[in-house]
Amino acid sequence: MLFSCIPPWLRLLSGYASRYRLRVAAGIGCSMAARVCDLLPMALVGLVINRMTTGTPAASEFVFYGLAVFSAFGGLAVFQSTSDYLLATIAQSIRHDIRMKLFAKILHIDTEIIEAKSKGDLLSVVTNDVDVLNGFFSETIANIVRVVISFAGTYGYLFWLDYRLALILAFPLPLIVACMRVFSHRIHPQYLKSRRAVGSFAGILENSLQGIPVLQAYCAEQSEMDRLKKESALYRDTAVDAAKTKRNFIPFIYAIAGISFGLLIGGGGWLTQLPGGPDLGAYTTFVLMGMRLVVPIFTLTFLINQLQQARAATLRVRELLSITPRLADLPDAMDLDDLPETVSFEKIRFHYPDHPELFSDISFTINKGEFIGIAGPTGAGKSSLIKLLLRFYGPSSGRIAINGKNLEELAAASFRKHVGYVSQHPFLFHGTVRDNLCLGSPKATEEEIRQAIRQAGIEEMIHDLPQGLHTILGDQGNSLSGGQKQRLSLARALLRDPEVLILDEATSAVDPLTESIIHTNILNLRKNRIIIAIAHRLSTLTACDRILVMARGGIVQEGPHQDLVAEEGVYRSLWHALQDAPC
Ligand SMILES: Nc1ncnc2c1ncn2[C@@H]1O[C@H](COP(=O)(O)OP(=O)(O)OP(=O)(O)O)[C@@H](O)[C@H]1O
Repeated sequence: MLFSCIPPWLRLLSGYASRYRLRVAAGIGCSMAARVCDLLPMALVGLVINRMTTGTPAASEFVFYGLAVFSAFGGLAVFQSTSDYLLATIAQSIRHDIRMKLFAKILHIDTEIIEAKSKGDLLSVVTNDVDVLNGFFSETIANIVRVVISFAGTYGYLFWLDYRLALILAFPLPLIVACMRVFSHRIHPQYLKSRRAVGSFAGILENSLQGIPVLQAYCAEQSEMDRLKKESALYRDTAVDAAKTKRNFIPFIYAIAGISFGLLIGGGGWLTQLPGGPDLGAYTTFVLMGMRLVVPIFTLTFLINQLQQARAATLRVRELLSITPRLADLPDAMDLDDLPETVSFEKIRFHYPDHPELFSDISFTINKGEFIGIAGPTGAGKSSLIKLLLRFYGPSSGRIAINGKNLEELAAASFRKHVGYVSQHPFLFHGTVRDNLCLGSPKATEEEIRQAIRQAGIEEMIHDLPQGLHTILGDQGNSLSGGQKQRLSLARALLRDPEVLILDEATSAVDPLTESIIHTNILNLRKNRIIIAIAHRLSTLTACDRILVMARGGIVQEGPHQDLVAEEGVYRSLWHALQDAPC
């Protein structure tokens, strides 16, 4: 019942905190104890004044009060530091947990969704928004405890001390509650907008950083600056709007606190003069503690700010976590028990989201031992066909079957572990050459690594690197040439010793001599494997058993190179265009 009253964003955060509930309870407990120790000296001041105005206290009583105040400060030091430490370490652990959960989610989201999202925005959720949540756990919780305990503790004690003065002090409080509601209502959408603006800015920044050489080459630095300036200004403006809302709220708080305190000093002082009114000690304690009561009221502005920022950040985290991958494994997904022997596309239709149909009816089968080429003009859909096979995207109708089993009913990893894939734009990770090679084969032996390097023709290249296999490649392997990157990616695929080898323009940036050596090596591997190679340089496909020729809409021709060259059609046109092309 109580749980259902908690807003969903707080429920999500409390779910993460529940793993550390004992430490959270200890942190909050210490914070409460610290607040008690903080307030104790002021209560003691009232007692001392009363003792002095009503008699002649002995020296030992002053020693007692002195020691009590000292102990209260000692307690404050111990409890406050313990509470800060506990809450800060819990916040770090929760930040780590949320980050890992987000990253795991991103790693398993459909390629289709990832390709449509801004990488910088994703990055900003995993870093900036999660950092805001770290602040929530390390500071906001402690502040809430501080405000609640200071307020409830102080007011409770004051009420017990003299209810008349307490009522005077509390008179304007309902106004504060009303103000808080208005403030919180106004500032939430501004913070949400501001968090989104951070994400959008990060998206453009990430994109610009990757394209700096292109920007420089095209002298487009200024236009890029303008684009970034626009996004940064949007972020600035939303943050300024939030600051304005806060500025408008603060005078109200000051006014209400002023009314409260003025009433206490004036009205309370007058009451103290009346017969049977509060004594001087109580009045002094009220004045001192009343100041302390005002502090939490001011802290409220800051607190609502923090809460609304955390709320906006949690909404973005929740948005990302709630993405349901369309192509995720079914709950009863089967494993592909046998090695892949046949790959069939059966009446496949496909379109990218919000795009016209790319394939209307594609059917073909590839058997073990076959080396299949895919050719066709740019944009015909060759790479898209492979993306379907790797289940990065799903067909709109028809089915892809591996050994007769529907790919969508299989656990994706049970098929992918048999695949070696060299994509059209090879991607290398920050790390050593060896790390990159062993990405899909962490248990590869030195001999296996050497063999893959040999087959991909990169022995000399690795030999020339300063630390050989242990040379660190920068971001995306930028220290290598395009052809070197391609061959390294090929070696990575070959190292898996895959039953299905997919080469999407895998050697397009390699010189013809090296390319022909690599292709001879690959041809020697065809036994017991399915090899699919996409190429524009048709000379690399001449040894294929069959070539599927694609044009927009589907497969328009199919057969070995000699037959395709002999017949009228797309393939012959492409072949002749290549032969006639000026060298
Ligand atoms: N993620 C995507 N979203 C929308 N459309 C896409 C996406 N990826 C590719 N396309 C479009 O699908 C069509 C086929 O692209 P694909 O990359 O499969 O062609 P291709 O035959 O491999 O081309 P190339 O020979 O130039 O590599 C193109 O018109 C392309 O613009």
